[in-house]
Amino acid sequence: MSEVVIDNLGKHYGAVRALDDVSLHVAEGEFVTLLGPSGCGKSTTLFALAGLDRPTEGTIRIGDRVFFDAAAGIDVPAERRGIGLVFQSYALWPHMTVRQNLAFPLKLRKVPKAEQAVRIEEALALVDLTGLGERLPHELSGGQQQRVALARTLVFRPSLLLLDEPLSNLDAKLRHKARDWLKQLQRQLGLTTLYVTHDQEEALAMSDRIAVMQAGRIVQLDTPERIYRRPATRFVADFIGAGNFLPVRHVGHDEGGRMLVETGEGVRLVTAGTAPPGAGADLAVTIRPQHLRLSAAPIDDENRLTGTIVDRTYLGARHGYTVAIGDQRIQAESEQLFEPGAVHLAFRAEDTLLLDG
Ligand SMILES: Nc1ncnc2c1ncn2[C@@H]1O[C@H](COP(=O)(O)OP(=O)(O)OP(=O)(O)O)[C@@H](O)[C@H]1O
Repeated sequence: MSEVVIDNLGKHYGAVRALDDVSLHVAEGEFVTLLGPSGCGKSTTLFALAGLDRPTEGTIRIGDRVFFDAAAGIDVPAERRGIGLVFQSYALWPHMTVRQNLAFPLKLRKVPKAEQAVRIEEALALVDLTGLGERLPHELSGGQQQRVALARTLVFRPSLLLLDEPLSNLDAKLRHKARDWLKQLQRQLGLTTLYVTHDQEEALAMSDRIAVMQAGRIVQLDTPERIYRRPATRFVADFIGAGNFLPVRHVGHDEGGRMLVETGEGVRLVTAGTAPPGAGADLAVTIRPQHLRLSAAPIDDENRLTGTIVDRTYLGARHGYTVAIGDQRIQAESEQLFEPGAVHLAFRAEDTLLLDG
């Protein structure tokens, strides 16, 4: 039983609200990522779960055990929570071999010697380090050290795995490999996992659900696909890399009931979806750079804009363009090479999203 139920968690440091009414339910075996910019409260949430930081308000339950309840004065100490926490810094004991590092948490838990040996071999096999048990940490690569850190947590069979930016010390290529490997291992073990990152690509690739945090609050909790395609707010859209925000005004609907908006230059556009609840007439249309089609000649499409290419970047398979439309600058991408100057742009209504302006 390792479902995680966090309700109305709050933490303040004087006037700073590090956590503000955070509620999050994670199903058994689920992989949930806390995603957000520096200082939004990701680590504070993990530390509260691990029992390393005492929240000011709220409750934390894992399975049928209440670990924290501010009102009832319940606060189970970290060592009795059975939660595995892996940090960005590996924090291995430098003078101990890999095997001794792994034995440490088992000794603390008074696991008999014979069983320790079995569990250590098991954990080393899980992280593909069989045969390296006698090495010292400095005799291992960064990626291998990170896997030892993970094995040291898996060895005591935690009910919940907490990972705080565990891959951020690895170089880009290794990071990619480690991310696939880690996700596979998590699935294989069926471990309920909370993962912290500020890397949106990592979050999209690994998670069953993502909780986007802003200033101590969860602002959207959704599947990676919905976070990417239907960000709830401009902050989420911006953070997930939605690209362009074009200010528009709502002017009506077409015969099909789709929303009609108008740019500052008076160009009418058809958009998909609806404006967010409570939004006024001032809205923003978001369009990803790869969804804009560029052409030297006018394009026959329901959504057309004209602009001026003011900058070009070589992206490998594609070119990136900065296009001035009135006093707005937007980003576009194309396989085709265009010279600076006038350009026509088109996009499909279904590739747009309306957000509060
Ligand atoms: N001991 C402390 N005293 C005062 N403020 C603190 C303390 N610890 C954290 N904070 C504040 O609480 C907020 C949340 O911090 P937290 O470490 O959870 O952010 P984070 O999202 O994990 O950021 P990062 O990605 O940089 O690690 C921040 O505004 C931070 O400055």
